[in-house]
Amino acid sequence: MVKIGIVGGTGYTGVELLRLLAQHPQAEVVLITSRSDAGTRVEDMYPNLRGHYPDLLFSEPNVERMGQCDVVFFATPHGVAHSMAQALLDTGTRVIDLSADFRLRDADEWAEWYGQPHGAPELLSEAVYGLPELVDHQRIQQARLIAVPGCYPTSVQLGLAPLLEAGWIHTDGIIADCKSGVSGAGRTAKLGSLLCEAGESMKAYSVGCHRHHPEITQGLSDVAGQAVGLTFVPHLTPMIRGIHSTLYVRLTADNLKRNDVEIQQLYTARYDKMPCVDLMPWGACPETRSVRGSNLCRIALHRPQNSDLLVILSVIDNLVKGASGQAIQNMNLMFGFDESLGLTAPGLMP
Ligand SMILES: NC(=O)C1=CN([C@@H]2O[C@H](COP(=O)(O)OP(=O)(O)OC[C@H]3O[C@@H](n4cnc5c(N)ncnc54)[C@H](OP(=O)(O)O)[C@@H]3O)[C@@H](O)[C@H]2O)C=CC1
Ligand SMILES: CC(=O)N[C@@H](CCC(=O)OP(=O)(O)O)C(=O)O
Repeated sequence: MVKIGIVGGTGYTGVELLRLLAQHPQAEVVLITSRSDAGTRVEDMYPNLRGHYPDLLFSEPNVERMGQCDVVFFATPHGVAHSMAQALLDTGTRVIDLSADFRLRDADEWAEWYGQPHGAPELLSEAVYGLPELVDHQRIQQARLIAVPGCYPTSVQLGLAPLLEAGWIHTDGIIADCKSGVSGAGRTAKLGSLLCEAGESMKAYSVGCHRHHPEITQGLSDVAGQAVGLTFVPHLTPMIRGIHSTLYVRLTADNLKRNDVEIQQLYTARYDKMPCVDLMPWGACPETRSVRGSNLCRIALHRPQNSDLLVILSVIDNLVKGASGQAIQNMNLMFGFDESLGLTAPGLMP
């Protein structure tokens, strides 16, 4: 059994880790932290977990105790993993960070987007970006420190990677029009997350200046082998979970002759035997509710009016494939298990 610690257990990604790990045959959660709820029983705070963690209480973060775990997940705000990761790695404990602390390779770029100096630049060179469908599994297996991708970056990169890798589309003028549920904003009380503010309404936010922009372009440029030009517009929608990304790209002149079957085949081959990507039939419209609670990214391809424009639809559950499920997928690879062990439950319909 893998002995697991979780820092930041009272947030939405923390409780989602607990929900998923409760069904994992090789996982034992031995420690979970919260400063404000230290001493509270996990099952008292989250009744959905009753019977699964009878002896687990939230405790104050303590690096010495965390260092007795095989792996520690950070489900904390940005900057927290910076302050504890090195000490944990020194004890031999591996770290899987759900925050953005180690996602950008450049410490100055991170400081610019996150508004604070990078707290552990010396660890950046060894951090592995944990998007298992696009990263060499051997790198994840050997990693001591995993940076779990953000939710929007997961859906956008998985939707675009095959076409960019193949070089079939223009690398500039890419548009990612993305919609998120409100749980993406976390559990901490915020005016914009109130039912009366977010319900029965939809709005764009951080247009052209969202902190996921550099993360997405870093990943897309890696797969394209050159810089990409991206317009990314996130929207808040009145649902609890889910991300729906509508991606617009243009075929290059050399590839205009490609037909629907060839383009679909490109994706089929790229995601062959990848259990956490589900490619739907050409022209389908995936629904966020179909991946609710599951670790799947569901993708479908369209070519309206048979022009040079392709539309790719990519949906995930922000808390699962966009955070905690993907974190466990990485843990599975790190500890030599099947990558989807404990993660095969289908989505919740309706
Ligand atoms: N929500 C989502 O859809 C996604 C979130 N993420 C990222 O995952 C991380 C967690 O997100 P989410 O669960 O929504 O966050 P929440 O705000 O809901 O929860 C944060 C947790 O971190 C703990 N915490 C806060 N400050 C500290 C600190 N200084 N030291 C130790 N623990 C601390 C809190 O407990 P306490 O203060 O009691 O210690 C709480 O348990 C964030 O970085 C987020 O950006 C990534 C992808 C998707
Ligand atoms: C709806 C909403 O507010 N979503 C969050 C993104 C989700 C998130 O937590 O971002 P990280 O993965 O980088 O941590 C936002 O736009 O800031």
